[in-house]
Amino acid sequence: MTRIGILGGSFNPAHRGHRAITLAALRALALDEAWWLVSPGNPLKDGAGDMAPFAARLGSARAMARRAPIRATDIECRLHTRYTLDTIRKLKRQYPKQDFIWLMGADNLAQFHRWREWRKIAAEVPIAVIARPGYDGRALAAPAMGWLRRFQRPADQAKSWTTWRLPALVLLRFRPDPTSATGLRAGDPDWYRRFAGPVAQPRS
Ligand SMILES: Nc1ncnc2c1ncn2[C@@H]1O[C@H](COP(=O)(O)OP(=O)(O)OP(=O)(O)O)[C@@H](O)[C@H]1O
Ligand SMILES: O=C(O)c1ccc[n+]([C@@H]2O[C@H](COP(=O)([O-])O)[C@@H](O)[C@H]2O)c1
Repeated sequence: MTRIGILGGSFNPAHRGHRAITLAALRALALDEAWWLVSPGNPLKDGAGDMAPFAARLGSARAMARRAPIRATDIECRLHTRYTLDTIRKLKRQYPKQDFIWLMGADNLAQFHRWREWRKIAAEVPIAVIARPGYDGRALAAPAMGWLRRFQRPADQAKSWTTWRLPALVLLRFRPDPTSATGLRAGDPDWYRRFAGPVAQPRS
């Protein structure tokens, strides 16, 4: 079985924080590869005015993943999924020889209770939450943690994730990286113009 970490995101744009946490997670979880799932549209960010075109976000992710065991993908476009539960279920069916673990930053955990059928997501794959400057307190106090806490596994056993009974959650702490796409957009609102190349567009 191949061990795959999945980082779903808007990647609006991809940045060195994504790369840093993914490289650290590859080591901490003994992953063979990480897949970045560039979202066709985060269901909670519908209508966000500053969401760049999909092709530019995927292009930025491919550039940021270069020369690392990270694959920046348009899988959710090809699977026609937007909700994470649907994506994970289809991925597991389509790739039966892969073990998947879902990666997310602490800011995503703080919102996790708003994701569709989030408890079922936790029943499908183990979840690794990565500390993020400014969000760790909120994440630990997150509504979803009220339920997930009882399924928490020690970080020093993180490499054993393929053997865990689900649900399972592990909190990982790497060198903190303060980079955010929000900060980058504020400094360079036209960033997506640099990625106007011929990258696949999502099918609707
Ligand atoms: N610096 C970071 N430290 C830890 N996790 C991060 C960091 N940057 C992004 N992530 C995580 O990567 C995933 C995808 O993030 P996303 O593409 O939304 O970037 P972002 O910087 O959070 O964007 P935005 O500022 O627009 O919300 C999420 O799980 C997010 O928590
Ligand atoms: O499934 C859901 O209801 C859901 C709600 C909000 C976010 N997500 C997923 O969370 C991941 C992170 O999104 P983002 O925009 O915070 O980078 C991305 O894969 C989204 O599809 C999923």
